[in-house]
Amino acid sequence: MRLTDVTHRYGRGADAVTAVGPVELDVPPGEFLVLVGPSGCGKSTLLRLIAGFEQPTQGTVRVSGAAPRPGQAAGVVFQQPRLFPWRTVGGNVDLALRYAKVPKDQRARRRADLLERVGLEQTDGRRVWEISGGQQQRVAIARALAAENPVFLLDEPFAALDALTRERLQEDVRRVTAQTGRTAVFVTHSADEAVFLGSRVVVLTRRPGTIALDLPIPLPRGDIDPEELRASPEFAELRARVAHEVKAAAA
Ligand SMILES: Nc1ncnc2c1ncn2[C@@H]1O[C@H](COP(=O)(O)OP(=O)(O)OP(=O)(O)O)[C@@H](O)[C@H]1O
Repeated sequence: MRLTDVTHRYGRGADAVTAVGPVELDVPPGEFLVLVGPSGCGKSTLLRLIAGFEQPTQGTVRVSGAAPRPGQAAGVVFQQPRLFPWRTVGGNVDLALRYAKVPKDQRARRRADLLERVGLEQTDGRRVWEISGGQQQRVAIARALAAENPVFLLDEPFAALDALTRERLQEDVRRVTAQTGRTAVFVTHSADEAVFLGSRVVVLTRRPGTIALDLPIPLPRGDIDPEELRASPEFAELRARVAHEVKAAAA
């Protein structure tokens, strides 16, 4: 993923708002990039540019060497799960598989794999309103992974969840991305969440967002005890550094 001299403006003339930029970002395959910054600094705008939902006013965005096309470059998880309420849990995943043109004879197996991956194998036939908010967000994650596109984008997906569910889902996302090797970009306000999830954390300044800090997170990934990681002095040090930078960027 490569963003070259990217600026994005909403509106025109006197009403124009420069949301973000100029930003240069090179994200190698398999990286887990977390964007942190004050409210309104353009984090979601950057994500929408990478998803191809918006075109940059200036500069270029490339995903796997091409301009991103909505629905094809990336699977996206939003703050709200945005599921189809009249469908079952499995039915929501199935729709994503159909949209991704997965052949019919492979869909049942893929659907079972995806639900297992997010810990929902027992809820395939349940209606969306019968499961909790955390479980609904897990369905949204499974759905975003269904297409197997190269990039996984998450825009504050756990902001509306309680602290315990949030921690569990953070662990799931860390594990799932390590297993699939997918490149991820995750937006959050939380330094804690950023350091736990990211292999790299980028802190943005106030609007228009530019890069204030670009920090590699050299914590172990893969099969590690999340509690141990959260309790380690290295984690605490990185979290304090990011929190300090976010505060300075917001000032
Ligand atoms: N469609 C739009 N039209 C006009 N202005 C917009 C539009 N979308 C976003 N903006 C403005 O662009 C700026 C950046 O918005 P964006 O949602 O990208 O920020 P953010 O960092 O994700 O914010 P938050 O953390 O509060 O979600 C904000 O000032 C916002 O008001």
